[in-house]
Amino acid sequence: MSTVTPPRTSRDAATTGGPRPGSRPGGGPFGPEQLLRALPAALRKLDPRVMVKSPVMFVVLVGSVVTTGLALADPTDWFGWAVAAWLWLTTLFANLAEAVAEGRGKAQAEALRGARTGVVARRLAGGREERVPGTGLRVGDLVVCEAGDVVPGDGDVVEGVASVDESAITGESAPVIRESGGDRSAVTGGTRVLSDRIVVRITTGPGETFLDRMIGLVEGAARHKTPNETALNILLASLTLVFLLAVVTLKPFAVHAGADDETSVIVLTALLVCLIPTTIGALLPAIGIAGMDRLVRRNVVAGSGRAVEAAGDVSTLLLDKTGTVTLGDRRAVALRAVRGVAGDELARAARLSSLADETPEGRSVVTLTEREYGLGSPGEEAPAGARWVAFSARTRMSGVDLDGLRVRKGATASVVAWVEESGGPVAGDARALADRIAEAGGTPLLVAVEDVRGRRVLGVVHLKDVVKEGMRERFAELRRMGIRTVMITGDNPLTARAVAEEAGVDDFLAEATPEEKLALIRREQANGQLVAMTGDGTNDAPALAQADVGVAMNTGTSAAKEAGNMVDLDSDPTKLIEIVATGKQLLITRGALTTFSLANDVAKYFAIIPALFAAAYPSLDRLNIMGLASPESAILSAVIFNALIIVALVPLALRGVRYRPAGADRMLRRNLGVYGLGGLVAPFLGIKLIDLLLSLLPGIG
Ligand SMILES: Nc1ncnc2c1ncn2[C@@H]1O[C@H](COP(=O)(O)OP(=O)(O)OP(=O)(O)O)[C@@H](O)[C@H]1O
Ligand SMILES: [K+]
Ligand SMILES: [Mg+2]
Repeated sequence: MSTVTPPRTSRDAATTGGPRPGSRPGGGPFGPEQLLRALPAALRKLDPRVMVKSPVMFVVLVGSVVTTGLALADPTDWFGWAVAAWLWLTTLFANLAEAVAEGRGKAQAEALRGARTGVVARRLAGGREERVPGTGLRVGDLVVCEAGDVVPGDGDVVEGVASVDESAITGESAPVIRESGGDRSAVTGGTRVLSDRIVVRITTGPGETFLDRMIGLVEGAARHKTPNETALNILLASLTLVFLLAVVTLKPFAVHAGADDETSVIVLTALLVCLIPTTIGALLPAIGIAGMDRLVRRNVVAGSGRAVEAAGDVSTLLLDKTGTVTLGDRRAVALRAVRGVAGDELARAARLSSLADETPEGRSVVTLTEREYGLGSPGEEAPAGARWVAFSARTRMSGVDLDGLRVRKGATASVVAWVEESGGPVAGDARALADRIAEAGGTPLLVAVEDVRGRRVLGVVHLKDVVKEGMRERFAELRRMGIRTVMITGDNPLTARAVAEEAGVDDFLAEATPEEKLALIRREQANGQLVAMTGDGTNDAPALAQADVGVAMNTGTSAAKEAGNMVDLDSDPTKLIEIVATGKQLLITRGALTTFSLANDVAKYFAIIPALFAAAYPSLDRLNIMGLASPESAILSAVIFNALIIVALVPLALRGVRYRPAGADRMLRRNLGVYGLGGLVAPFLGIKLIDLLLSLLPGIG
């Protein structure tokens, strides 16, 4: 592996954040209407079978039921009713937070559903076409799509080339090319064919299509707790248990202090709810959903929250070259014959080797020889008796054997090896021709033949590809985030170096087979790196599956999309910047709100304990540093604050804590300081304020 160190750009001020042009509109600002709209869903979530998934909030639900029961037993006691009411509100606010987060995907889900309904498929059966509903398609079915048709399901193009409007899924109106044979063969159900005719082999069953998965995702239905969330939930549940035991042991003291049985249970329940980490318990699901939602709005579909979290810690990004760093539209632009060989002879050989080569490269050779050398005629038939050698990423060659004539074209090293294996000569200027193409970032394909004179090289095909726009600045940004970028390619080292330099990646690996791509990821992982891989081709699939974060380009093959755990609808290899930022933001937000929640409970302790024991142990009044009006008012203020703080923090949970690429660690520490301290101070102020307001009410204070 050799190293390229591109000069750093001066545009260091660039930050990530706002959605990029072309990405989806957001869920809109958070406001009271959103709360109101989410209310029915929040009420439905009061179902104990749903609530039990969050142990902290389940305890609050039980507390609400118990205090309501006690209030019913003594209906004239306003205090019991007030506590019960606020405990119900606490539970409801928690559900509202989750429902609001989910609600933001609803409109988008509706739009996606619109793309799916009522599609009629033209299925090929026994050479004839029949019309069946799109939902009746099975894996392996062949369907025809012509200009104007909606693609009825996910699949691979097995015949033809077409331009496709994918805006229903990507929100991007520019049509894209889908063609058989190469790495741009995948089509998605719900998109529309704009021109020409393609035959598609269906690769996913009904109900499992990309569109179905996207709908499930934006609705939050496909959400599972991540391992991190589960770990945090266990921690929160343990804390809850500790506080539960502590509060239960307080009961005899409370009774001793003069409270009657019912009042003591109401007060102790209030104390328990205030002490357990309700803030984070209530906001945890919303934080996770909002993180996924932020990605969807940046046109990234993540299969799991786990992948999003992993993205927050990525340290190495591996990128496939063709179709990822470059546009992947690799076409033959010129032929260069070696000295002593006529241009026509090279053109005929190159053409013959490509007649059955279904890759875009192969087809482009056929087109070039027609256009520039006048070869081929309408109705031309492929020669009979030919044995075609299909291209593979492992051999890096393709060609044909025909009546004692053999033609091969492919990567320089492979074709040279093929010629030398028979002792044949490699023309002196062949390498120079190939190198000149490679140094300019093109891909040279050597063309060689074997006939009665043995094997020899005839010349070179120049394949041209274009590096996607804006790569350099974006890779520089990844570097600032502490992420090393490595381009891996099956192409030769010279081409790889030229493209790596142009794109501005840190490093590259050339002539990599799919096995070597996989091995490289394993090696990085063994060294403790968290690896992201971005790719589009079938030969990238193993690596995409092995990577901690595998981002498939939407333009890629279905194999790649299946293997990865994310799909970028914009096919932008630098989208990882946004993905990492979202992951980090998710982790930082969760950390900050957990800190806030735990710190937040300390002040409530100071509000309630003195109130609880004020009569029996006047010395405890020293703890009443807040000078709250009365024991009832103190307890109620704490409960009210505990409920309101959830609603107050919903916008932050949805939007996420601000994240800037530089110094994520420093930011985490800073946030812990801010949210820890804020968590300590806020309730002192908040509870005092609520207490003041309450004391204005007649009968309290
Ligand atoms: N149709 C073809 N016939 C013969 N040789 C080909 C053909 N297509 C590509 N090659 C050669 O095989 C090499 C490897 O191709 P492969 O598709 O595995 O990798 P790549 O697309 O160049 O790189 P990447 O892995 O970045 O996508 C190419 O660099 C080229 O030299
Ligand atoms: K609490
Ligand atoms: Mg590729």
